[in-house]
Amino acid sequence: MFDTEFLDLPPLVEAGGTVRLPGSKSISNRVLLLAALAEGETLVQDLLDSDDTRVMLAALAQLGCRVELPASTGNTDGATRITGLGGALKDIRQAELFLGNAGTAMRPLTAALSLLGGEFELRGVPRMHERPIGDLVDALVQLGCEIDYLGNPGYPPLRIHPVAQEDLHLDAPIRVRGDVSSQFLTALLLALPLAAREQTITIEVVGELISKPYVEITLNLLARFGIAIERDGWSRFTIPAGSRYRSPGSIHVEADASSASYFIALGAIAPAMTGTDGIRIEGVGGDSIQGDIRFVEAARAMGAQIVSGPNWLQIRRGAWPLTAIDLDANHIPDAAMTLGVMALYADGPSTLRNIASWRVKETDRIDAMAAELRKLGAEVETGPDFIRIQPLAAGTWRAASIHTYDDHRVAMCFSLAAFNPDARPVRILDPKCVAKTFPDYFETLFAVCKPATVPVISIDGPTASGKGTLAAEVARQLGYHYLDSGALYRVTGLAARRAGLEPNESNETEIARIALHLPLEFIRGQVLLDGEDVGDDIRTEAAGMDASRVSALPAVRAALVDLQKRFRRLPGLVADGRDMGTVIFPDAPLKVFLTASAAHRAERRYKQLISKGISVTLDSLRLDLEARDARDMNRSTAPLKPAEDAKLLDNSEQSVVQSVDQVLQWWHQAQPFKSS
Ligand SMILES: Nc1ncnc2c1ncn2[C@@H]1O[C@H](COP(=O)(O)OP(=O)(O)O)[C@@H](O)[C@H]1O
Ligand SMILES: Nc1ccn([C@H]2C[C@H](O)[C@@H](COP(=O)(O)OP(=O)(O)O)O2)c(=O)n1
Repeated sequence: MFDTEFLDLPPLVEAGGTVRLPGSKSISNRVLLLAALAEGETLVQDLLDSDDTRVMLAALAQLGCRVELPASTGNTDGATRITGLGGALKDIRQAELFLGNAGTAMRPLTAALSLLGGEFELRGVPRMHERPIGDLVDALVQLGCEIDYLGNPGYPPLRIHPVAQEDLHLDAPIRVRGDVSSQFLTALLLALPLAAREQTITIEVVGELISKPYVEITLNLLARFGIAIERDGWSRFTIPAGSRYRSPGSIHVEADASSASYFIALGAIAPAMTGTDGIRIEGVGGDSIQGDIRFVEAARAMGAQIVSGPNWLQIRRGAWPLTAIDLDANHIPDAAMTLGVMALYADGPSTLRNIASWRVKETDRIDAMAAELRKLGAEVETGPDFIRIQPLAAGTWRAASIHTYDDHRVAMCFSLAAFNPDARPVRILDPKCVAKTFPDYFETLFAVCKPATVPVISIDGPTASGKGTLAAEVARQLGYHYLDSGALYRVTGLAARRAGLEPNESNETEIARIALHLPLEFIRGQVLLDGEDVGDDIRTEAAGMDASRVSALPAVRAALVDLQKRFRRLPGLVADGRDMGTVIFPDAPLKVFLTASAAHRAERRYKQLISKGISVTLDSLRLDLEARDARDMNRSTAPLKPAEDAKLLDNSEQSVVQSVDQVLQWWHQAQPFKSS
């Protein structure tokens, strides 16, 4: 996951390959609640691991359910094990639950806890306290439940007081509004079987029910847990007397169909990468129980070529430009946001109608989409329940810094703007908001996208000038990969020594052969040579000197070129060494040549080594360092020197923070982003 302040997507040109998507959020949280209410154990396969499921799991554990995560079950299939309450509270009768911004936890838990007869407080993040829940509370209060608003009436936080089952009024139909959010009806459907042991309960929906497919998921999953709800159209639902939650033993969570929408759109927008048949999605297919699977129809209407099987979808670009649509998107409210970005690539204005529910989601999504689409240059018109988007012609796209409103879907759908024909980069602010449903969204996207070019920042300079420190921090702040090219020469020097080879010209061919097949891995800050952590061995001054010697051998340098270039991956790279800007990445858009006086460098290295408990003298270090500078600068192949277009930075009198800020400032100045 990228937890950086922003993530810059360079212009993307093609896409292809297979993606496996995380489990559906809607299915995951419903299954968790049902498993918690059922008797006995439920094994949940492919549960989504995200912010919203974590708050649900934490709440269930607080209520006394046994929750065993995949790591603790030791299950190789990665299942989560829930031991339920069997329809009644056990020892815990009081709790204060924090539910983040998870509507799929807040609503059904409000209903279930109101019927379970304990004293509970339910809270969330500030945005959760702006998301309406009054219609659900009204329905529960009609029934005899006791619920107080702790902040604004109609919104969380809430306090639920215990009520005895016999005091509930279950004879008259329970009326609930269906035209604001179907989650209220879902909450009642999931929870009311708790009160239907002795008597049949009827729910009547007031107003036209929206988002019916989500209610279908609810009914489908209730059936899996032994509760057969009868429905009369979409206005009357009956829970038969004697209903009891029964664990199905094991249940599989389909991949999230809303998450699939970004990759379906990707296949529709991007030309297929050479050697691929477009995008293949695994984990969800045309027969999915999720309503958002009908995004497939909308994408087809816009021109995508889609074939599907039981658990897969295959998408290729068809019509181009895409065909504009005018769609009642009430049945796919979440996935329809993706259509909003696809509309930029269409042959005319597209209109998405009947989407008033967008206004009460993670943010007001109609306003948010309009504001961000306009930043890209689009003309957008909005109303209480619609949005109309004009496409963007080539030559009119702007590089925009996309505000994401703590809304995962805004972040994900705007990534698709990176395929614009004007090769403008797209900046996504607060990219970690995708953690709500798809923590590895950007990594998954990058794995199937081909960029026009991957940006590189090269940082070259003499030993102990602070290249590694600077490069690693710049990479961290930008979310870029980091190449410590010196480590490759250091490992080569070490491997040569271990093979009994003096690092000199007479062994050049042999050492180059070793370099070409280095069994080297960088894993979480560790440098592994043939699986062994050699981090400490390569950092000694002797290893630095050996590295300097092997690096003067042209055949060794040639052998390491491809390996270094392979580090250039999305979303970008910061590379430090001696020839990053001159030889390996000559097209790097920012090249820095970092220096500091020999005295400062010797002093820094001295402190660094002493702090590691390595005993050295300042004088010997300075001599070593000057000898290494001389060799690195005077060798015939790729000598240490600034690239012609490098920016020179002497950090003798600068702190690490100042050097980092300087490089980031150069980087930002070169970017085309205007407002944020
Ligand atoms: N601007 C700076 N001011 C003071 N010390 C620095 C600065 N940059 C780096 N250092 C310190 O100098 C030492 C050598 O830095 P390092 O990044 O290993 O250099 P290089 O990769 O160029 O050999 C480290 O202990 C580091 O913390
Ligand atoms: N791109 C590079 C990186 C390092 N080298 C050589 C030259 C250096 O003296 C050694 C060790 O590099 P490294 O960057 O790890 O050394 P310092 O940390 O700067 O002391 O490798 C090189 O020739 N080209």
